[in-house]
Amino acid sequence: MKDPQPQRKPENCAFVIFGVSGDLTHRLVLPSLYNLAAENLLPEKFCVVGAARRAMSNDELRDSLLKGLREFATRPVDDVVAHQLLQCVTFVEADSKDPSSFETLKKHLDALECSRGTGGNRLFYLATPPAAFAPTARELGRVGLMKEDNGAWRRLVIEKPFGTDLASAKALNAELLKIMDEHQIYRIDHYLGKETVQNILVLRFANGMFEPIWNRNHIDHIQITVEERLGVGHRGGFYDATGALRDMVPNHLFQLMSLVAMEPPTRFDAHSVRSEKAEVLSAIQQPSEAEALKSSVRAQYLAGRIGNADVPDYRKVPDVRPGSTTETYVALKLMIDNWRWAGVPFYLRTGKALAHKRTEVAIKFKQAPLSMFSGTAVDRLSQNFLTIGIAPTETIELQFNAKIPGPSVTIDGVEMKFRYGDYFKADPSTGYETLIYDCMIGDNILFQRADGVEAGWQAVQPFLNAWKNAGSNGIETYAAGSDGPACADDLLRRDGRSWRKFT
Ligand SMILES: NC(=O)C1=CN([C@@H]2O[C@H](COP(=O)(O)OP(=O)(O)OC[C@H]3O[C@@H](n4cnc5c(N)ncnc54)[C@H](OP(=O)(O)O)[C@@H]3O)[C@@H](O)[C@H]2O)C=CC1
Ligand SMILES: O=C1O[C@H](COP(=O)(O)O)[C@@H](O)[C@H](O)[C@H]1O
Repeated sequence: MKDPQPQRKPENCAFVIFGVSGDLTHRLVLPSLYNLAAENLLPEKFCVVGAARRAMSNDELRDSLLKGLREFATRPVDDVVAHQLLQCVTFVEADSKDPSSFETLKKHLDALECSRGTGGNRLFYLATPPAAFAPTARELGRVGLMKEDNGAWRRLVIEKPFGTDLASAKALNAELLKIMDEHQIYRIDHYLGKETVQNILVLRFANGMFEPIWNRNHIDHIQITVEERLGVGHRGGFYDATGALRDMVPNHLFQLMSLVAMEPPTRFDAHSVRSEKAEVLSAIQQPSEAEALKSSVRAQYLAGRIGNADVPDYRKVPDVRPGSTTETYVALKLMIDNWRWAGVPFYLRTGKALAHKRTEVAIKFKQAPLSMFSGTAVDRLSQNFLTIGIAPTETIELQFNAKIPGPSVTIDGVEMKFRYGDYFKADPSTGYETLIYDCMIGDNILFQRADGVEAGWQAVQPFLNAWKNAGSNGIETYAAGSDGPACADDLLRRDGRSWRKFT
């Protein structure tokens, strides 16, 4: 087992969280700050300012955050570390509809920075509903809080969803870029905080053996799967207006797809990596309406059983509209119009309330020519998949064929499996630590750039349009706790292929 490399401390700064009373702050942001504190990776001088519309005292906020930390921390909570962190937290009331509250926030920050000596560096984290992203940014701009001067930096972290379609994503980018520079914007996608996702770049570009075969000459097709056992839970209102495609594909699945499909960047820096990612997403073929309908599947879960729990129909989730036709499962076949990937389908699927939790990228290599073994018992060779497992376990697995010991030549599919946990020692994390840390040190390689976000929406827009124009009748269904709708299997069967089974 190997320990992770030591990291440097970020510069002193103030960390402002809008939406401090919300779920994201309690479940992920604060536990991540706690993990950074436990690893001595917060700035020497640091303060957290929590903002929300509903007033509360500093102590009320600290109590609520501590409760959240006890519930959601990924490791045992050390009272001393937690206390030190919470003593850095203060509350301020802020509402973008009340301009004076942003003047108050500014004064609060100025005073705090003097007393704590944190200097003028400020990170603003928008953990609010998306409707508040632009109004909050506008207010920050209006009172001068995004202005970088005297060497101090000002950064804005913006949560997902970044828009609901191409037009709204473009409008939000345009709005933000009127207020600040691109280098100040950190569009977060928590998939980029996952170690195995970051490792896709290392696997491809730090090893000489994969790149020569990473193309249409050797790869038959690629499958990207994000299956969840969880249903929609308490997020019925948000989810019903969003659906599986918008919730997962232009962001998380496209992060995986772009890392797997991008050209090698000339340098390992934010500009080169993000340019190549945006480039490959913009090369995704735009299907006609008829093609989009043929190469997509949308389905909704019906009642079923997951483990020991009975799961009701999606339509019975609180805040879901009666008769809703929102998809809880989507599968797409996408083609990339470039030299490397011409003719290689990328099959993507994601859904809720399925039998397994599984996130993986499976690269299927072309079959060996069968002539040597044809007519014998071994003429059906097993498939050669290279699989990058992201959840539930972090793995890299290669399936290949081997001879079964014995006098006759019989062949079986076997696998070599590398498990991260067996080799590297790392404390359990939320995945947000890396992203928050990177933002504090000013490294935006793991954040999305405006063109990347827009390229993602552009690629899914033909499907959204086709579905809308086709009307919302006739959504396919699947039972909760199953492997998904049968029509998702047909999508590949038509091409003579099949999804990789859960192992
Ligand atoms: N929860 C999660 O696991 C994830 C959440 N996200 C994203 O994070 C963001 C926050 O989600 P979540 O914490 O779940 O949401 P919650 O509804 O739990 O919390 C929202 C927070 O924002 C404040 N708020 C609500 N409306 C406004 C407004 N108009 N202006 C300013 N503040 C407002 C609320 O406090 P008050 O009403 O007092 O102002 C509250 O503190 C969303 O954009 C979501 O999509 C992304 C990934 C995962
Ligand atoms: O952003 C989201 O992601 C989660 C899935 O994240 P994972 O890390 O557990 O794979 C998903 O459940 C949620 O609907 C979506 O908004």
